[in-house]
Amino acid sequence: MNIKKALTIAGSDSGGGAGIQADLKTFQELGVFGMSAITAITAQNTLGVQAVYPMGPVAVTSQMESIGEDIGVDALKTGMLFNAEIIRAVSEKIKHYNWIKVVVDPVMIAKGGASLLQTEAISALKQYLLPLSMVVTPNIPEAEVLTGMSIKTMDDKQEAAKSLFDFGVKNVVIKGGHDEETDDAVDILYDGNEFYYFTSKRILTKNTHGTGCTFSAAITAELAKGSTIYDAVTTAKSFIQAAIEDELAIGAGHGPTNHWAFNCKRSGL
Ligand SMILES: Nc1ncnc2c1ncn2[C@@H]1O[C@H](COP(=O)(O)OP(=O)(O)O)[C@@H](O)[C@H]1O
Ligand SMILES: Cc1ncc(COP(=O)(O)O)c(N)n1
Repeated sequence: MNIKKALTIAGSDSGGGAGIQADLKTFQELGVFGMSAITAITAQNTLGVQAVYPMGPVAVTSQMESIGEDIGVDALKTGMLFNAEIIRAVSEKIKHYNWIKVVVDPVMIAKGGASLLQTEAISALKQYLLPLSMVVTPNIPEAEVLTGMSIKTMDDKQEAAKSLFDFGVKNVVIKGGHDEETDDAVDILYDGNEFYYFTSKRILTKNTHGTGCTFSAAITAELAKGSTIYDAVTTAKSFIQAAIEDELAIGAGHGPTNHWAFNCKRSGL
């Protein structure tokens, strides 16, 4: 069996709903072989982040080397990178291995408000990592921080996408999960030429822990299998919609999404 291989470079979420855990569950559900390079360990549950223990940059790159020297990578994503040293080291390794299918989820703040990226690391993200990315997937607050723009309307989203494209990103997806006053959750994709819109009905739920991680992991899995960007985002949008719809009421706070739901729905279960 010629299985495709996907790598996540991200933080561990002990609660299992976001980070490395969400990414590996998504990779598995979408039929790719999942691997990880852990950037930080978080003590986390549905109520929030209780502690963050970052790894040193060499600990992160040595995980990437172990994978690069032996197994290889068809596509990778980055999630929580925490500080500028890790961003710089990860960017250098991606360049070294000439890994092309790179999805950057610029994780900054957990749903409960904890910081997952130091403020001084934002310029490193723009300078070193965005130019290496095939796709970047900010939510609205992240796109605002990266561009310095205030994003309220669809026109603002388009302007922000163009501005992110100018950092050297090949495709920009601005996610609409935080657009809470709209009935639909609309994600937009900009490839430097055209805008594409991915629309689904907004689900009223507090159980959205890990939606961004799961969405970017699904894009990564589909790119690893050879999909176009448009098809990868289409599948990721269906995957996350099914996962939010079929919510898991786990814990007392913001619960996780259901990573089985997409395949259950596809097989009529
Ligand atoms: N309540 C919701 N109903 C339907 N889709 C949602 C909802 N919340 C988020 N999404 C979708 O989940 C994905 C992640 O979006 P978002 O929540 O904005 O990211 P993040 O987790 O990074 O903040 C996007 O495809 C978005 O449209
Ligand atoms: C380790 C880790 N990485 C990322 C997130 C962001 O989660 P979300 O996808 O809900 O924004 C998180 N809470 N924890």
